[in-house]
Amino acid sequence: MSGKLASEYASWKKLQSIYDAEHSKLILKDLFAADPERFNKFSREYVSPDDPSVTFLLDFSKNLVTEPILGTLLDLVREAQLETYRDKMFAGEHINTSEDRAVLHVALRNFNDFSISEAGVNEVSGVLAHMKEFSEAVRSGSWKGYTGKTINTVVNIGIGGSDLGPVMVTEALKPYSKRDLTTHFVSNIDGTHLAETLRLCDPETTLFIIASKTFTTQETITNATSARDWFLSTAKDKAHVAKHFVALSTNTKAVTEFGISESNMFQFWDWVGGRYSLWSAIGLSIALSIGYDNFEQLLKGAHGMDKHFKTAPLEKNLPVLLAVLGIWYNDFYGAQTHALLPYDQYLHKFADYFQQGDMESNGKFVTKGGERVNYQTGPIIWGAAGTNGQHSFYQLVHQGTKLIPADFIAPATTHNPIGHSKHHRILLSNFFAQPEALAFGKTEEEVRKELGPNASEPLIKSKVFEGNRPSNSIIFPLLTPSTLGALIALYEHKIFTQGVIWGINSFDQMGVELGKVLAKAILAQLEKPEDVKGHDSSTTGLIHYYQKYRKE
Ligand SMILES: O=P(O)(O)OC[C@H]1O[C@@H](O)[C@H](O)[C@@H](O)[C@@H]1O
Repeated sequence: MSGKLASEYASWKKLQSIYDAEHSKLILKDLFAADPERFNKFSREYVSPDDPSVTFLLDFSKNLVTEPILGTLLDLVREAQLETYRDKMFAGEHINTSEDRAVLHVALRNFNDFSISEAGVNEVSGVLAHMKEFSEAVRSGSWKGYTGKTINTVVNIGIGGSDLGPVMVTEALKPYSKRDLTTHFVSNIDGTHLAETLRLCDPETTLFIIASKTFTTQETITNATSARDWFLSTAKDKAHVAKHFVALSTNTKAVTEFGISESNMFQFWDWVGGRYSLWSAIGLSIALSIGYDNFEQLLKGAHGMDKHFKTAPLEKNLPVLLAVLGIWYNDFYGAQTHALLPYDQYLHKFADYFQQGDMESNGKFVTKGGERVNYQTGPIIWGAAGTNGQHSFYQLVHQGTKLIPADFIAPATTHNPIGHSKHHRILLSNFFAQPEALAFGKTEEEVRKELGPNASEPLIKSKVFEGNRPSNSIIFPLLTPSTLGALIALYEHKIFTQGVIWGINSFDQMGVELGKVLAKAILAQLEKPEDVKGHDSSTTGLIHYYQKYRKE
């Protein structure tokens, strides 16, 4: 982000020549055989500077790197002035240049360690106190619905960053949840999402959280309006809305116009990006589900990782290490995607969450200086909870023609030790086996030996695993709120580091606008065929087909 394209850095050029000269010789089997210390050299244990119980191991030894390659990747980080830009972020400088905004999700989980001067930062603790008071009132039953009944259902209505973080975290921390307070999330404008959720709700005992930074998002406002209509069709009196609707937003005017009073609004600020907002008032559904104290543990866990990112030397800095390994595959090996593979059912939304977190942040072809990049930026993020993926897409990961770097993530201990943790041992045996199989494969010679002399040549070939497929493994003691906080912040800072190297603005999202504008124009034309104007023949044809068959 020093104003240069990443490809102009001397270290980038050096990495290209290393790749050209050496990549065919970078064979994991050989690298491990040549160095018994490889695991020790290429793994790091994270221990939170604030709480030694928040810890995990990152093993990146199964990557196609050597010490000199890693050194050159870290030179790239230095050349891109990561530390300078990191410090600018933590200081509240307006590093989101296109929107002239600070980027301060770190201020939402700052327990007085960083001094940040930006309007609103001194209001964070007040909003947290409001969230604590409100979540405790609802959870204890002292907050009553309009007929005097206790709230037993929460419906968060929001989309994108106002949905994915709360969904992912409430799922991940279910063991800490209040089981008699059900949480639902409605995001899609498809009426089915709201209708199927409302079928599960009783207006007398349901609390709606309208979560929208801007409070103008079409999906959220439409869903919120329909939810309010549904509520009022039973409750009748608009005054009852106050007991059943709260808002999380930066837009007080729009919230009050919607009919939610300021006292039922939880504020945040323009320096909180949507995809970095679960730490803000947007996390209210999390606090309601797991309790405020656990929500605070989540924030503290992230804060510990913030301190690590801010102070650890580059070669020990975990977000930096993940970032440069990603760049090595994305920009030199030509890998298109990166898989997130948690071996923990509770983390089944982790990849969905980081699809937005990563792809909306780094899916950009223009640098901050307005130049078109001549290299790849953000990878396609995808994944699913293990072991389900093994029975569907792992075939391609093992034997397909594409290189798919992957992160395997697992807890050593399960929250559900059924059968004396029999399930968990089987799960973890897969967590250990998959990266091993990917890295070391199975040679033709081994297959021949296994199948014996009568095996056909095509069968032998089809059973060969070439191996040499890279992965990271992250293992931690137990999925707790603070460990999850640290893990999320780990990936947030990884994304930040990559964005700095690529020279892009990771904090705007201009690419989502065009579709919204076109949809608005089309919405106004859907009634009559003669209104459909200004489109290509394909779009016109599709709309005409819809008009022919629609019922209402
Ligand atoms: O919270 P809001 O304002 O309703 O926005 C929701 C989402 O809206 C999308 O358009 C943005 O791309 C996301 O970044 C954002 O999270």
